[in-house]
Amino acid sequence: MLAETLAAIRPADPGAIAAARAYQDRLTKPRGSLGALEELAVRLAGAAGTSPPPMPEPAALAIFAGDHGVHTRGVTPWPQEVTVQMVANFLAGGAVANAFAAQAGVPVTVVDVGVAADLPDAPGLVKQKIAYGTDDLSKGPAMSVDQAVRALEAGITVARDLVASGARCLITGDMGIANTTASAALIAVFAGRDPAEVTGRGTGIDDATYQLKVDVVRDALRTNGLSGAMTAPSEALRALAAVGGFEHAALAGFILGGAAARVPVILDGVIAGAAALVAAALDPAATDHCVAGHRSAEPGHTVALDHLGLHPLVDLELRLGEGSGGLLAHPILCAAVRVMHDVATFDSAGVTEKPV
Ligand SMILES: O=C(O)c1ccc[n+]([C@@H]2O[C@H](COP(=O)([O-])O)[C@@H](O)[C@H]2O)c1
Ligand SMILES: Cc1cc2nc[nH]c2cc1C
Repeated sequence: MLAETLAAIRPADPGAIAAARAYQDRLTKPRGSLGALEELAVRLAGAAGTSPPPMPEPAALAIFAGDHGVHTRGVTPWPQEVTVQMVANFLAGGAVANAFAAQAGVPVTVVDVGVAADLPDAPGLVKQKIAYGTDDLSKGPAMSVDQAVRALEAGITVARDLVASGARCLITGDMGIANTTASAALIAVFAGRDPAEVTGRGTGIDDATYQLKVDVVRDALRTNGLSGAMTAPSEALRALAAVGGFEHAALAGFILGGAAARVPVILDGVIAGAAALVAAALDPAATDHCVAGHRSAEPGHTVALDHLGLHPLVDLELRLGEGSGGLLAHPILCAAVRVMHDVATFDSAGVTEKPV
């Protein structure tokens, strides 16, 4: 399924990009006056292969949840059981993601790809558990390559199912206590950066814990024999298995699945950024279908977005995850595309253009 999905991904269409850019200039507004929204609409046209691009609605949020063996190293102040407790909170509608999703009119799906407990069946819960949490990435591979592929395929399946039910925009969400450590390790590997440059304070840690966290990321890279920027697809799978989480792998699959369906994928924060680096290493064209919803406060997120060449739409110092930043960005995507559907041209409205 992974190979089939990768084979289906098409890069942005230069003809649609050129047509969208030319059309932007005919709309009744000074050229360039919508700033980054114009480029956003042009990118979406390229990704869809048609200008104007289709409206990116309805959207759907998928929150991928997993636990992390590296939790035992003390990289986060939160107990591991908060992951499963927050999954219950998402399903009950009580989390920030639910509030933002209600505001944006976006349905929420929660996917268990690796939480360390069994969950009862519930509406909105998709059970795709690969294992009860990863192994400690600082002691050896977090998971096997086979598990990484199965988690990727779980993400592809969720993307396919949401698109089959009518979603025309996918939003990434994540939940996993300790997952900013795995994110930092992935970003260090895929962007070829030193762990100190890409490790952040996650949910909030003191200076001593921060130092420990950087050392844990360093241990992870050394123990797993990872260094330099990984780009070849076979290396990418090994690196993902070595230092990723099940939610990172599933999110990478979700991105690839959206890209294959030519449906835009709004990336949330640092966990999605790390997953997008994995997806890009498997197929660089996947990035053409991604929009950076926001810039997280985690330093590794900025590194990941720079490496991907993506510009965040919202910059509010959020560091929550769950898809919160992606949800805030969705109305911005809709507005950018609606301009291309609704706004009159100088010709049609009889508005005089500025002399050249
Ligand atoms: O989205 C982000 O950029 C982000 C930044 C910091 C923390 N988080 C969330 O907080 C959890 C991980 O934080 P930590 O400190 O336990 O590694 C996990 O559930 C993430 O969704 C998310
Ligand atoms: C309470 C809480 C909510 C979260 N949502 C995403 N990550 C989280 C981490 C914690 C600790």
